[in-house]
Amino acid sequence: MATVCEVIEPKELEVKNFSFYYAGSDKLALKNINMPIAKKRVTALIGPSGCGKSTLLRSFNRIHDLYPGNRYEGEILFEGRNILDKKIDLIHLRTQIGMIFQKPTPFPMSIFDNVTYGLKLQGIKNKNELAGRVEEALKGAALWNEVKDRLKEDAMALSGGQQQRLCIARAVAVKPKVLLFDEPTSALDPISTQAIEELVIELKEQMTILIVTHNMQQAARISDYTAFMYLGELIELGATEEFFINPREKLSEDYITGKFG
Ligand SMILES: Nc1ncnc2c1ncn2[C@@H]1O[C@H](COP(=O)(O)OP(=O)(O)OP(=O)(O)O)[C@@H](O)[C@H]1O
Repeated sequence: MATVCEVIEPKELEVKNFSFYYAGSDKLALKNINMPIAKKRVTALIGPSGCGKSTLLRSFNRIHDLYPGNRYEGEILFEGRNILDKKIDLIHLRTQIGMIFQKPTPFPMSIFDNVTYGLKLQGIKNKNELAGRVEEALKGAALWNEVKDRLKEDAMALSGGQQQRLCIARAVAVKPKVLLFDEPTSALDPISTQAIEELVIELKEQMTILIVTHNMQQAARISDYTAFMYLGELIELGATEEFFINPREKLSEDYITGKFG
């Protein structure tokens, strides 16, 4: 049984008895996860390679459904509904629960068109409205000052750190309730990393954030809650300061003190 702390109410998401198998594998990638996610807080998922962090993160916006044969059971509650329900509208779900990947994934089009991409899918066509939303999103992603005079330029010409902030702007533009970050700084230099970390802390005023990170210092710097996973299980969820100073589980302690990696 995992040690799971109380989280500040209200909860944004609640994982209940969630287990996951990849297609063609009879090995459980996630084993009966039970975990609350506090609203408008940052929750970091940490643990050694292959422990299931990304698998869990990707479950929150049903990316696994893009690949046939993946199987899962249990519930993930969001706004009173189980998002694992087959009847859930996945396009709507993915605008409410957005995702930022390890490598920046701008589309091969202009900066402006990258940010308006999701807005146009939502049916917003008015030019003034689009321009206003682009400015708002780029400001929200701390990129506006760097790109405001070159919105028509190709997004691929931006630096890696700028591309990652553009992807955050694209996700933020549709006003999601939750943002999922899968090791968003592992391909970035220290200055870009710091910019993204500061951004995550600012974004939590408006949305709930889950972040997978290999970097324990990063989890300690930016998260309110830390979830430690091992071999597909949640071992401990704790308030971050408490977790790093006084972990309740021996496995957590061994991991954060570097006894295994
Ligand atoms: N597409 C896949 N098909 C089959 N098994 C997979 C697939 N992706 C991941 N796995 C397995 O599921 C388990 C969990 O992997 P996952 O990528 O979620 O771990 P992780 O903690 O995010 O690792 P890392 O830190 O290395 O990214 C591992 O045993 C992995 O080998």
